[in-house]
Amino acid sequence: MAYGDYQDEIYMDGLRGVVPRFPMTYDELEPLAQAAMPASVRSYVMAGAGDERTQRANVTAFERWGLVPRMMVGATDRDLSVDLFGMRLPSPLFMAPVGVIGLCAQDGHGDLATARAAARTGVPMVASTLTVDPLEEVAAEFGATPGFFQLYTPTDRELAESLVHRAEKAGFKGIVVTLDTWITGWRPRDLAVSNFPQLRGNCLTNYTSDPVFRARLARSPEDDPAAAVAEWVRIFGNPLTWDDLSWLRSITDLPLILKGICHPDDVRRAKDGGVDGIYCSNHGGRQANGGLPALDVLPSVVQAADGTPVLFDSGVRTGADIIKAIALGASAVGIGRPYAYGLAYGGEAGVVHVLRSLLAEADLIMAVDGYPTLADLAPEALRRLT
Ligand SMILES: Cc1cc2nc3c(=O)[nH]c(=O)nc-3n(C[C@H](O)[C@H](O)[C@H](O)COP(=O)(O)O)c2cc1C
Ligand SMILES: CC(C)CC(=O)C(=O)O
Repeated sequence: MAYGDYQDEIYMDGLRGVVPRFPMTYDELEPLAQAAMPASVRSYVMAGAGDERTQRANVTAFERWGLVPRMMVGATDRDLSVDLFGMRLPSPLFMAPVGVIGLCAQDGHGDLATARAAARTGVPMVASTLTVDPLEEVAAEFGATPGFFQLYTPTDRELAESLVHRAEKAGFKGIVVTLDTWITGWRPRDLAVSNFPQLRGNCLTNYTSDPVFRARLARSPEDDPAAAVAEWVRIFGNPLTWDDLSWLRSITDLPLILKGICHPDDVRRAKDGGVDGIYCSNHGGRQANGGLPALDVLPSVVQAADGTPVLFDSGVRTGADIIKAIALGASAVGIGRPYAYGLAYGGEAGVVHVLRSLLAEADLIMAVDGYPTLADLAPEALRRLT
């Protein structure tokens, strides 16, 4: 089945008098999802760093590129599949790690709903260290879709190793180490409601369920939750340096991917350290304001990666954005807020709708514009507007 068939399904439903349950664009979904969320979760998901210029620029950067259509290539069958770390994925789309995503669902189990949406669509989920349900339970919902585990590397190395080994045992297929969030950026929306203390208690599950973490506490997290939170705060932020890379590389044989890389020299150092993938992202503009849009640094990252897969996120809102990122050299393209909002508005079905809509749009653009495979989306397919 082609991804574009989702369009036919919606039209056929219309003929039967069934109106679409979900908004058809990100711009419509965003305010509806925000209205459906409790205030603290809403400000947390919406939050960008500073006055959020970089967050907005991530999105508008895509408008400066335009696709050039090609005719009479007979793009009746499209192939959106990609090879990534030895796996054949049906499309380049993936769900970026969103910590505490569990809380975006009405029942508080949004991690499980997202994992089920991954199983239903074949779109991989990168599960954050900060899942609300334990990583083992999240992985159990992936079905045949590969999942990735995102590591916030605690200062306690033994705990970091324990988290990674649990992820391996649970069946995750790669480890994504996030480098840009050892400290949280200046986020006025969260500061205005003193948000993080409210959320902290919900992002400890993978720590309180870990034998190494538990062994560090004088009393169990059940008996003394405040001490567990204090210990989490103490060990969470780890300003990793390149000297730590050989240790990170040594603790897993799974594909190792570094998230937050935006500079070509950092790409080269990562490659020298033996990573399998580079993840170009500015954390959706949540960490440092004043930065370049992530899309604008993607080409130099791809060039330096020189064949090493480059995952990309930050600002992707449409199927056209996916196509543009691929044409600029991304191997796989991630979304954060779009699926978080799909979850908040419509639970698992909302996530599935967001993923299927993005893929349908991407597929139909490839059909109309005459690019039957992702390999056809060479940089010449795009033109930069002046
Ligand atoms: C609410 C929220 C929580 C996030 N939590 C994490 C996280 O736990 N780990 C991580 O590496 N990135 C995290 N991110 C960043 C995303 O992985 C991704 O880089 C970003 O959302 C992409 O930008 P977009 O939201 O514009 O699609 C989070 C993003 C959001 C919106
Ligand atoms: C608790 C935060 C550090 C999770 C995160 O990565 C984010 O909010 O962007």
